[in-house]
Amino acid sequence: MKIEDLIAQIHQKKSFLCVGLDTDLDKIPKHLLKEDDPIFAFNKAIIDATHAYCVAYKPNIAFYEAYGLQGWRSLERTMEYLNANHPEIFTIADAKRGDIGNTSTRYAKAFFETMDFDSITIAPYMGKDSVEPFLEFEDRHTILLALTSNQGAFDFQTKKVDGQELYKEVLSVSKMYKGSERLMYVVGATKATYLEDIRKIVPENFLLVPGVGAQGGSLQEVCKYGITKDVGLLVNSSRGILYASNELDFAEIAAKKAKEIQQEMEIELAKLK
Ligand SMILES: O=c1ccn([C@@H]2O[C@H](COP(=O)(O)O)[C@@H](O)[C@H]2O)c(=O)[nH]1
Repeated sequence: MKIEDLIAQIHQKKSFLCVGLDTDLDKIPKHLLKEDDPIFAFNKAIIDATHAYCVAYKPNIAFYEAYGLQGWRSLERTMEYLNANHPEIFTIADAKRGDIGNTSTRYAKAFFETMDFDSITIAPYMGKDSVEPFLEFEDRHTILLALTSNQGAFDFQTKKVDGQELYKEVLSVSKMYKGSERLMYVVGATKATYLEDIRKIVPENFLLVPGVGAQGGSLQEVCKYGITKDVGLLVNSSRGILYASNELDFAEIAAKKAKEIQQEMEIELAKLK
């Protein structure tokens, strides 16, 4: 997908919400467990109920890998369903990959070609030759972990290297990579105030911002420090939407939660005018 198409969709839906498809058989409503493919049945119901309020879906690959072959099949069916019925919606494989060059190329083929995702999350630790193979793919996007939402982010990411915090090094060095116009970055909503400095280094790149909802981050704070003239934000919520109810009404309640966030986003978008 081209960035212009993502931006157009954001303005059309008045939303920059990404719904995280972190589908857990221990948490989905019990009545779905009798379906042939409960993970797909749950995802389809969530997509049908929420697609009007969001511009992106982010399956976290761990939730599918955990169920082996059946989990991969459910992920494939989810992607086929999304790309057939909602091709305008941006898809993110939250896979956190990255390896030596030839291996990264296989990861890129797996997620961009075989699974047809628009984007993938990548850990930057192995550096340039582990990231550039992903950047070769036209109209696909590579989302580098910069400053993550968890407490462990302070173990390494905020430590100084050559006089600058490591997450800032990730931002400024990766800007030089070939194909860097296809880079986005992960910044946790729990670290919203850091966005002011982050925007000085990457004033325009899209940021994937997980951590509102279950992790307690504030959408308003994220917008205060991180929004750009082209919005530049995809704010993710997974558990706060998926598991707001685990009764028969789960999809309806998920839609209600997604709509509440969309309405808060509409207020933030109106401030850009
Ligand atoms: O820094 C990061 C990077 C990724 N994540 C992922 O986003 C979702 C958040 O789920 P919630 O249920 O809304 O908390 C999940 O898939 C994480 O693995 C993150 O939280 N922080």
